[in-house]
Amino acid sequence: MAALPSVGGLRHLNCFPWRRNFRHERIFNLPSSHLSTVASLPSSSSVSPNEDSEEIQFSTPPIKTVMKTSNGSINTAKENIGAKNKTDNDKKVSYFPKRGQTLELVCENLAFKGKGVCKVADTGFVVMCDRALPGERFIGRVTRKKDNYAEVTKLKTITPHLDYVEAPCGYAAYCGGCKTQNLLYEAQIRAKERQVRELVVHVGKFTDKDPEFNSIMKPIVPCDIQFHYRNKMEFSFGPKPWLPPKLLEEGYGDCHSYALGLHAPGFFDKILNVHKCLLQSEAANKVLAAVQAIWRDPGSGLSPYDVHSHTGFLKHLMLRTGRNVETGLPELMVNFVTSSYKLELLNSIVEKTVTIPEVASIVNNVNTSIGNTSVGEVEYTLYGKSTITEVLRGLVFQISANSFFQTNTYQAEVLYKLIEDCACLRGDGSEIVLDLFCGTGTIGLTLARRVRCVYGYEVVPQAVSDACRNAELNGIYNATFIEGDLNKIDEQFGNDFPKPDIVITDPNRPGMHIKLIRFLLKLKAKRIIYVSCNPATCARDLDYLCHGLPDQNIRGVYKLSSIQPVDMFPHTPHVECVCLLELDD
Ligand SMILES: C[S@@+](CC[C@H](N)C(=O)[O-])C[C@H]1O[C@@H](n2cnc3c(N)ncnc32)[C@H](O)[C@@H]1O
Repeated sequence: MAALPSVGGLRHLNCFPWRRNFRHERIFNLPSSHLSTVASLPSSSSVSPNEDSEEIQFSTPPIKTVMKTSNGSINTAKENIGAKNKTDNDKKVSYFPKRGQTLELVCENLAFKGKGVCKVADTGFVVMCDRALPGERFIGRVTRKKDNYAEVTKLKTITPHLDYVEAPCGYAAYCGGCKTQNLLYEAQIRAKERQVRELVVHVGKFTDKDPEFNSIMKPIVPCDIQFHYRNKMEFSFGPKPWLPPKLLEEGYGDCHSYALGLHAPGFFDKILNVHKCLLQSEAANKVLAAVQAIWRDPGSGLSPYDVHSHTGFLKHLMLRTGRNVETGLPELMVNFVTSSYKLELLNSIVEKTVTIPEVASIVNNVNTSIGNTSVGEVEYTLYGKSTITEVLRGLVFQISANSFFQTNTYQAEVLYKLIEDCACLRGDGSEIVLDLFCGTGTIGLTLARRVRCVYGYEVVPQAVSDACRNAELNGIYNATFIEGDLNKIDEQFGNDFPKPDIVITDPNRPGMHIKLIRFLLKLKAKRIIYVSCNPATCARDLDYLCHGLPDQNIRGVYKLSSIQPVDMFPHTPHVECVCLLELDD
């Protein structure tokens, strides 16, 4: 095992030859034709730390739409549009609902960020609505106009969606985390599977008319555990609790003066007070409740950080749940992110927290910047260990406060088994594996004992050192982890490792940079296993790897052998995919 290169105990990003001469290139846009991608703001929900930026709208048959006119009467859409005898495309161009206009709509499907996709009758015009669910008929008001679609806010449900269930969590209707808790789980995964399929066809440009397509596109793997599956949650502190206007109008003021909880969907500065989250472990809920009970005590001297005035002390409470390797019981890391180092202020809250038996580590990340991230410039261990452990596919991993680790450990076992199946190892230990975007090295390390060697690339220095430590902890000595930015590779990239038999690539939401795609097309490894948390950018990259970039005279050299959607995050819009690409020779 080795980390390359190490300079005076620190690895410097710019000491890599392949990072020289970097020119910023625009990361590609998705096609905007038949199935168009529309930009959206990054989510500020604390539940999804890697939230990014794509939403997809689907082209599905038009539905009957009724619009309310300014005098309050309801007319059919056709009358208002007056575009009966134009072609579909002309109609789309000529029709645009007005801001404030009300529409009667039926939700047809869920888009990438869980927004309901609807179409205005006869026009094909796409309207997106947060928290509208497939089959639901509702009245929506146009709130935002984008280039080629509009957003509406749901005013009233006329008939509920087809698979309505009571949401077990009282916060589900408002919090940014679980958007689909009141959709039957089977319907949630059906919608995710359909979403992946449509993206692969429309963005990836693979034809579903091909009889082979159905064997390539595998049915989604559901998650057997639909609650308490998250091993990491980040709650934010704020000066004022947020409640949706509807509840405020109904007189539901929050009796608390400060807020500790999750962000209102789309807002970095509005925090919904949360005392319990059904996605995290019971032990983590004990800690949350304990902190909620004590931190507002006027005698404690604690104050929440205000993102506008940049005053106050407590920024975030991050809770990570791992497993004690000896006992198999949960062990917890509590991470207080603060704006300054004032240990004495944390004393009372730490004293209370350590009484919870599962707590194995309490750390303090001090982040003095005005930004709202949870990674501190300095980290102090206030109690117990500085890391917690977790077991994945028989290996032990040490997790520090800021390292990436798959957030659903249970389903990560399933995911990694699927990756291993795709690797189709010969069994003679001869393969060379390149693990791109390797995080703490988990994928490569779970394969390492059965291959010749693993090379992992990762941009976060702490994740690289965790990967090295994890290799050592598990007695693995054929894995090399290299720190570097895969968006900034140059012609030298590839000189530091032998030609791999298998490339595993697991980028975060923006997908792979075009430079990396070009590199992979030149490298021509036998297999690429593309693991993705964003089916839109994944479909785009599959298109490039299989069909090439004709405008740049680059030929695609892979054939798509399988796409396996996996539900890692029930009740959220997220869907993971494991795709196998084989060299097409
Ligand atoms: C989805 S995670 C996958 C981690 C790992 N494969 C796993 O399963 O635990 C993506 C990883 O890519 C890293 N990353 C993001 N952008 C990167 C870049 N430009 N170059 C290298 N690594 C990057 C992130 O820090 C993160 O660890």
